[in-house]
Parts: sequence; structure tokens; C-alpha cells
Amino acid sequence: MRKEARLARMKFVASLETDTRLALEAQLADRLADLVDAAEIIAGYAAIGSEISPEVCLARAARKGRTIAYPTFTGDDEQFLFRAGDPVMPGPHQIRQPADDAPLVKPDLVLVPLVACGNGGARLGQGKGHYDRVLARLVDDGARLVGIGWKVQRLERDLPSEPWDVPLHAFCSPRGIEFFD
Ligand SMILES: Nc1nc2c(c(=O)[nH]1)N(C=O)[C@@H](CNc1ccc(C(=O)N[C@@H](CCC(=O)O)C(=O)O)cc1)CN2
Ligand SMILES: Nc1ncnc2c1ncn2[C@@H]1O[C@H](COP(=O)(O)OP(=O)(O)OP(=O)(O)O)[C@@H](O)[C@H]1O
Repeated sequence: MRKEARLARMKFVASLETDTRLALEAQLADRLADLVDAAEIIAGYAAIGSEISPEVCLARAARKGRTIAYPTFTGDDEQFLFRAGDPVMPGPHQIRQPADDAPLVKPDLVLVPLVACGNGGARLGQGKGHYDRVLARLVDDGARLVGIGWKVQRLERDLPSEPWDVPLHAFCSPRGIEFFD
């Protein structure tokens, strides 16, 4: 399922002109504006491959005085921490991350990357459980989890769920936001 969903995402992105892709990412930022306004510390990610980039959204949030954070890995640790600041260093999987001494923060809004989103906010990720390890505690502390992706990543079906999976509160694409709670 992961393989199929990655392929569908890749095909969709390959069909886009660069300008269209950027316009869609700006639309994504529009769709997320209310949630961003209500948040203080927003976690995003440095996009790779065919992932939708939250960069426009994060740049607007920063201009409005919000703190922006990114997943940061240290050494061989499988558990990442959110650090505030620009993603200036290469981390694992060619993903940029803030410097090792950037401040640790606890986001109240997490823009979550995903391969696919199923009914009820079920999330299919990269398959390493990296987000599963950190999201549960943030939710307990009141954070909102918003999966972001292209519309094709929203699969209108039930995905198999594992005990450690943490459901998303919402899924947002350039076409709109869907709340599950
Ligand atoms: N942009 C981004 N950052 C992220 C994640 C993510 O999904 N996307 N993560 C989510 O947990 C964590 C990193 N975990 C990852 C685990 C595995 C792979 C991985 O297997 N990548 C494939 C390429 C897949 C693709 O192009 O989509 C590879 O390296 O072959 C990537 C990230 C934290 N940061
Ligand atoms: N809280 C956790 N602590 C330790 N290991 C975990 C935890 N959550 C998940 N894992 C491990 O991670 C593996 C992958 O989980 P899963 O397929 O759900 O990842 P994913 O959500 O698709 O990926 P990712 O979060 O990296 O994007 C599982 O085999 C599981 O053993």
C-alpha cells in the first residue's frame, strides 16, 4: 500500500508544472491559515521528493511571529526532537534540520508529512515509526495534528491500524481541510 501510494504521489507531482506546484503550496498555506493563527509553536518539515512542502505556510507563520520547529535527529537515535529555527543542517535521509544547539520546543500544531491518509485520520508514513514515537505525548499535552499532502494522498478507505498509530485530527490539501474530530 505504501509503495502504491508513493507511486501515485510521484505521478501526480510529475504531472505538475513548477509554477502550479508552488501555487498549490500557497493554497495549502491559505487552507491552514486559521490553525496557524491559533497556534504558537508550529512544527513542519523540510520536504523531500514528492512531498508537499509546508514552506510557504511556515514562512507566513514566522512573519506573524510564530515559532517554527523541525524534527531533528541526533546520532543514531530513532527518536527525533523538535528544535526551533531554520533547517540549516543535513540530517538522516537527506532531510535538512536545525542545528544541534537550536532550542528544543513543544509544538502545539504539528504539520505531519505522510504517504497517505485514510478514513478517521489514519496515517501511513515512511514506515519507520518516527512520528508515532513523538506524536502520542504531544497529543496528550493538547497539540493538534494536521496531516498535509496532495489531494490524491487522501484514500477514501479504512487503513489497517497498529496499536502505536496516532490518528490525525485533520487532513489538509490545497483543495481544503477535513477534520476528523
Ligand atoms: N520531510 C520529511 N521529514 C521527516 C519525515 C518525513 O516523512 N518527511 N519523517 C517521517 O517519519 C521523519 C524522518 N523519517 C524518515 C524515515 C524514512 C524515510 C525514507 O525511507 N525515505 C525514502 C525516500 C522516500 C520518499 O522519497 O518519499 C528513502 O530514503 O529511500 C524518510 C524519512 C522525520 N522527518
Ligand atoms: N512508539 C514507538 N516506539 C517504538 N517503536 C515504534 C513506536 N511506534 C512505532 N514503532 C515501530 O515503528 C515501525 C513502523 O511503524 P509504522 O509502519 O506505523 O510507521 P509510519 O507511521 O508509517 O512511519 P513514520 O512515522 O516513520 O512516517 C513499527 O514496526 C513499530 O515497531
